[in-house]
Amino acid sequence: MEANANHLPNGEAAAAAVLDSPTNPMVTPLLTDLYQYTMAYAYWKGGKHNDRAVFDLYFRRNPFGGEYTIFAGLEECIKFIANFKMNEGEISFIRQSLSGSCEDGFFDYLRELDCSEVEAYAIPEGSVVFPKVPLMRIEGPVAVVQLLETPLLNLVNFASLVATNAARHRFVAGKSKMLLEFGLRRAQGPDGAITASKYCYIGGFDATSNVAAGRLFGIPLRGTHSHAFVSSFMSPDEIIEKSLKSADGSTICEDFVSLVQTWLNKIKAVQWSKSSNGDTNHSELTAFTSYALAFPDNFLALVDTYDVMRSGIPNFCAVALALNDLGYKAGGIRLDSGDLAYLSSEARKFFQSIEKEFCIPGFGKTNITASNDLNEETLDALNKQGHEVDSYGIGTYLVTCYSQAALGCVFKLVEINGEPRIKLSEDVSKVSIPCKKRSYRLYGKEGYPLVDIMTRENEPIPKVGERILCRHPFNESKRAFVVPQKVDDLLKCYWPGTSGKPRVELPSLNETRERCINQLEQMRPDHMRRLNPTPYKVSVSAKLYDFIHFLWLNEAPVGELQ
Ligand SMILES: Nc1ncnc2c1ncn2[C@@H]1O[C@H](COP(=O)(O)OP(=O)(O)OP(=O)(O)O)[C@@H](O)[C@H]1O
Ligand SMILES: O=P(O)(O)OC[C@H]1O[C@H](OP(=O)(O)OP(=O)(O)O)[C@H](O)[C@@H]1O
Ligand SMILES: O=C(O)c1cccnc1
Ligand SMILES: [Mg+2]
Repeated sequence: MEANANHLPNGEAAAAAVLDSPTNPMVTPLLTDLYQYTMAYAYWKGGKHNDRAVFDLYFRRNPFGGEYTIFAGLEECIKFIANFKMNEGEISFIRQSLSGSCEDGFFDYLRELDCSEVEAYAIPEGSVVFPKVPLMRIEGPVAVVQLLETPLLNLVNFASLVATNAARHRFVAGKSKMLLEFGLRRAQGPDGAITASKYCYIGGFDATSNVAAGRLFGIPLRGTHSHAFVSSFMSPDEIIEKSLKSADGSTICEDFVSLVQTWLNKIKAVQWSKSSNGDTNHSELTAFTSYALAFPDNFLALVDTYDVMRSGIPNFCAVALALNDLGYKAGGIRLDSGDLAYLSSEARKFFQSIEKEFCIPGFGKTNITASNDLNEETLDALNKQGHEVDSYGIGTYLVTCYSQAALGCVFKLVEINGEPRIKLSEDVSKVSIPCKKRSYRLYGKEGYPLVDIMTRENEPIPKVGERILCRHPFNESKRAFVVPQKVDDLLKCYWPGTSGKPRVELPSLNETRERCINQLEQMRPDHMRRLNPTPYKVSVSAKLYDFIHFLWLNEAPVGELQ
């Protein structure tokens, strides 16, 4: 991004200097909707551009039929705000794009524009969040905050959706499984892919195959090999360099290819399936041997190119046992087609019988990775059937968020110059909650979060052990008293503008991932289950409830029946 922290006035330069630009250089002040600039001009023309506005960024419904969402994308938003500055090229493009009647003074105004007077409050990234509760509250001169609307929504919507998708996959897979994100080839373009890799990691994946994401964010990289590698080999003669040093470097096996063949013969002698003539595919064996010669300490084999049980598994075992003679431990197999429950179970039995037959401790536990169009449903089906998969490689359904295209976060004005504002709608779920607010998470006796409550800015903070009335924001009859055992103040100050408030540092990616995993573990199980989960309660204080309904009546015109 061309924005330069040195252009920021006074104290803000120091604050901005420590924050890099957003990851994607396309995230500039032009990455917004045209109407933000036309409105900015109209605000400026009317002398209203510096009116102090407060906007809430929130979503209305949890995705994927669930009752929770992971908030993600905050770090990129704050980096965007910190570096918000237009260069001459951008200003001249806006000049060309707006009407010729726009006055020059507006472009001088844009030249000076930055976010030094903007304050950004947010729930920490990686938190479990719920509908209607502001994920971010942005305050500042109305024109500039308006320009931020679209990029902030863009940075939060997909990030939160895909992090939630990842968390849901983790929930079904279980804690002990290794989850690998394999979506780069199927993602919606380069940004879709990089974004998915980053936020799937936050949502609980362990690693990605996406090398660029590994470099950008330090996410662990993992991978196996493809069918092309296996089918590119024709015959054992292709292997010219056959020698392999033992793991401790003390000996050299001059003909690793023959050692593999010897092991295959031994396996055949004791294991062989009656339904086969005993021959495995030679080109596959060559491919596996070749891969082992290249990566003896991390030998992985994709075993489904020809026939998993009659060829892939015995071939893998022959190479793995040859490696074992030289002190290496094989990395494992990948299954990429067929019935993954059945094949993983059969493969496990085969490994266990090899362990027993040849006295190779631990061989029965050889890692089994599964891939092939996996999603929440297939993981759930595998669990129900029983399987022996240790790791999952998941691409298309995960990164494209196949079962829900967008989260639907919105950015709504809730106050201007100290005056609360409301957006009405025929659809009650779309009525905005007015006022500059504070939000809290209240925890119950068992340590679970019980309810989120929004209050007006100047109301007293809910206190541990003190009873507080929590009201549904729109449904009069839904209300409950809560005596919280713990209270979390949800909104933290990430960009203080000129308020003089301390700025919360952005955590590392791993800290954000840990926050996400810990918060998910703290949730009451009935909110988390896949089928008919219990909705988590989101409420407002009695004062805010009364005010919403006062403002609603005030703003809604009274109809006349004829
Ligand atoms: N035991 C299982 N229970 C439920 N779904 C499974 C199970 N095993 C695999 N699947 C899923 O079933 C689908 C099988 O895909 P598909 O019908 O395309 O066949 P395939 O195994 O890829 O075969 P081919 O290689 O011939 O295309 C995949 O989405 C996979 O994740
Ligand atoms: O299935 P996904 O969840 O998207 O995971 C990634 C897939 O990408 C690779 O093969 P690719 O799909 O390119 O080819 P294939 O389907 O013929 O194996 C890999 O073998 C997986 O199947
Ligand atoms: O490393 C793998 O096995 C891999 C990577 C991307 C897509 N499919 C598989
Ligand atoms: Mg595929």
